[in-house]
Amino acid sequence: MAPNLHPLLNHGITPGSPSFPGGTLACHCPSDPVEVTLGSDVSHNHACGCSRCWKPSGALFSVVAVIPRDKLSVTANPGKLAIVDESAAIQRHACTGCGVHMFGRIEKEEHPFKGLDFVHVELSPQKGWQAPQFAAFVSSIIEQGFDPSGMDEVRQKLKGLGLEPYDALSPPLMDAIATWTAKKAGKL
Ligand SMILES: N[C@@H](CCC(=O)N[C@@H](CS)C(=O)NCC(=O)O)C(=O)O
Ligand SMILES: [Zn+2]
Ligand SMILES: [Zn+2]
Repeated sequence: MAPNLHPLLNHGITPGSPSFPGGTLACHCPSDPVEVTLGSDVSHNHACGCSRCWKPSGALFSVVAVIPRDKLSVTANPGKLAIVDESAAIQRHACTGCGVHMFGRIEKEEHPFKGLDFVHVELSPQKGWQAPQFAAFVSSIIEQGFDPSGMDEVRQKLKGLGLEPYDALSPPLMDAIATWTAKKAGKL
């Protein structure tokens, strides 16, 4: 059986629309869903295999993107949200009704991604969001019980979709983190 990467990836990737204006996200609750409004398209959209990012049931990967925090607002039922793990760098605000993560926020003052929120565009009824660009933390799926002998197939499938697989973030994002660290240390 082919590995279930993610519903947005299993049958080919739909390209995004140029100058997409943003839209809304809704959790999975059948009544009183939490709604988040995004005032622009997302960027750095990618598949993430880590254990912390929210995934639809049965999927090996999350699909997660970033957006400046000033473009994000909770527009319905904010009282249902709670932070999953206060000690994590990314404070993931999940719906206490259905478990879906509505946004992840960097609150730490000193962090290369400070000012950015993490979101899952599959929660949106609108179409045209930036398509996934790469796959991050691919080896991390093993930590969640995926058979290591299936990793070649997973990486081949990702490459076939045009998603280069990485075991951390993509080189441009790793470079951005390293540049931030070097500047902080006075080495750049
Ligand atoms: N192997 C670990 C990797 C976790 C990890 O480092 N995740 C990345 C990508 S989302 C991260 O930046 N995490 C920060 C956080 O979760 O706060 C796992 O699967 O749990
Ligand atoms: Zn919910
Ligand atoms: Zn992740």
